[in-house]
Amino acid sequence: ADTNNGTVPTPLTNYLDTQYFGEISIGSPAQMFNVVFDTGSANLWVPSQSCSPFSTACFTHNRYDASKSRTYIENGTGFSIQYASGNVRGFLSEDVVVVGGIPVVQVFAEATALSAMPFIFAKFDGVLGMGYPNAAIDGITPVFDHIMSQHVLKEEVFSIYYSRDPKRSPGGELVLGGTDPNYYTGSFNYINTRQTGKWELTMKGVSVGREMMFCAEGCTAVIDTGSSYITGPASSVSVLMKTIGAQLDESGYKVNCDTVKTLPSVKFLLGGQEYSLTQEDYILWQSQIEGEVCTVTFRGLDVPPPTGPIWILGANFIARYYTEFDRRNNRIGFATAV
Ligand SMILES: COCCCC[C@@](O)(c1ccccc1-c1ccccc1)[C@@H]1CCCN(C(=O)[C@H]2C[C@@H](N)[C@@H](O)C2)C1
Repeated sequence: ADTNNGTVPTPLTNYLDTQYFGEISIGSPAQMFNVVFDTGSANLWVPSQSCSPFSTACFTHNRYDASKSRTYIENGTGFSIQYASGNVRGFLSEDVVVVGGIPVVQVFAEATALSAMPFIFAKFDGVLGMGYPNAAIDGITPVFDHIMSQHVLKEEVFSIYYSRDPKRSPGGELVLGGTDPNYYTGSFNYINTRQTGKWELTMKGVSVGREMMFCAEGCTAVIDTGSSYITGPASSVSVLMKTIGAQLDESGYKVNCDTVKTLPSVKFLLGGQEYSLTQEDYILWQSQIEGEVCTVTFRGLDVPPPTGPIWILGANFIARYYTEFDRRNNRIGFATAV
């Protein structure tokens, strides 16, 4: 592929509009892995060849084999990371990691234990954190920071496109060092991050239809490429769901599919602009055995203070608004995705 400003775009796979991931390599010769590029975390981990045979989630994914890499550097420090649901334990290793055609010598974690939930459902192997260094466990320098220090990027930014339609190819795209005009229209609107060190913004309100219902006093919005959905404080989301007539069942909020066209838009007020999601942006239509099921891609999640209360804007938001993450100016840019 042609290299513009020293990098090649990384095509992403879109699995059912809920999991987006792309390929990287680790080791020499290259061992390939599918990873989620996750702005909500800052470490790289992949399953390890030495994972326990009882860890099903480990065994059903590609595993890194240090003994097969001539550039492997031993470390061995313990590692564990806890997600909103699911946890990963293992140890640190170092090797050549290639992302978007750029090689870096990277400390990463070999996962020897992956919680079955939710990783048995993962169509990807691991996670590549695109967050800031101070969010990195064990003080490990993140991949993008190593890339920036090589001064090969035209700009110290990375951009993410997530397709909305699983059948559309590519399912998405990561660009290191710039943006891809093929996937957005119009100009970018930039908002400074709240405090350098996290990909989060101050949000000024959440409106349903024309009425501002939440966050009128201001709140935090995390722009998280590693989240499938939008999450908000459980109380706010439950009021929002009641407003649109959604019922909560064991796998999330559902609406009756033939009411979908009457649902109101939900608008997020960021940096003086309203970012609107229409019902087609926030409803996931799935044809299942019992017929059409319409899932609302909002979840309640209470994050305790001081971090919370927060709203997390994930893949369904990014699919509508092409997102540029700017490390040089500590800001996030949104443009209308095409
Ligand atoms: C857009 O593609 C998203 C990938 C799917 C994310 C996810 O839906 C998932 C689904 C199935 C199997 C594993 C995982 C998954 C689990 C952990 C890490 C990465 C992916 C996560 C489910 C649990 C809540 N959640 C997060 O906390 C995420 C929030 C994020 N910041 C991460 O750190 C963890 C999202």
